Amino acid sequence: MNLPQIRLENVTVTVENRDVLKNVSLTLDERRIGIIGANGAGKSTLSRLINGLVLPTQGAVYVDGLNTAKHAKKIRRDVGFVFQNPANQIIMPLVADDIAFGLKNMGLGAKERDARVQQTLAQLNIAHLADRESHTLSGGEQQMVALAAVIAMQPRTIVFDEPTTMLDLRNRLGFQREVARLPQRAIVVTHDLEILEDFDRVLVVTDGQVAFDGPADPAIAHYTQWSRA
Ligand SMILES: Nc1ncnc2c1ncn2[C@@H]1O[C@H](COP(=O)(O)OP(=O)(O)OP(=O)(O)O)[C@@H](O)[C@H]1O
Repeated sequence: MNLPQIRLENVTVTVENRDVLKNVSLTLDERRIGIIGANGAGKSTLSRLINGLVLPTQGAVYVDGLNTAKHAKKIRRDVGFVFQNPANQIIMPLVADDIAFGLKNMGLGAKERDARVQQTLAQLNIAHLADRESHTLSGGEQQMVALAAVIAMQPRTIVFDEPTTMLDLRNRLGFQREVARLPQRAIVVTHDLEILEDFDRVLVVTDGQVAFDGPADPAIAHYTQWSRA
């Protein structure tokens, strides 16, 4: 899969007169990218810039050369976002319909939608949830459904904001296995450092800036040392 380049150029995000991100410049080309750091450091904000959910106050973000401030609709088709709270994402009363919803918006016909829904549910080992009512699912089951809805749309980049917080060990290991297998780029914001094991690159965000940028092991060591200080 040809992965789009993501570029942040001198990005500052100001919220209520406070710089939540400060002059961040990055080029992201790798397939597995982690974002770690303390609570409130700016990780979610950084991840939301990538599909135009948050726009820079200063500077610009480009996905495959397209500015997120100008091409948000097109970029959102190519950059899927899995929210921390799946309730923000699940729309339809039935699980299979929820996964089909995004596919319908993409213009897929009923037959292809059904096939993709079944295929994605099976891939994530949640075929047994297909006919369940979304609101009766446990938090972890909802998180898996939200993940399935994004994977079904086959975007070339998937951004995950703390995807494992509600998952039990089995689903967490399942998540890790799925992310390893995805042909897409995965950008994962997490406090769960173990899932970053095989990642190509990890960004450590501290106080609105990227304090460390490198392979997973030294990045985790940097963050651990910073946290202990
Ligand atoms: N829309 C907003 N309105 C007000 N403050 C905001 C908004 N978005 C972010 N912030 C503030 O910006 C800072 C960074 O938030 P962000 O959610 O990016 O942090 P985070 O690193 O993801 O934290 P956590 O690990 O706790 O999820 C926080 O202080 C947060 O309160």
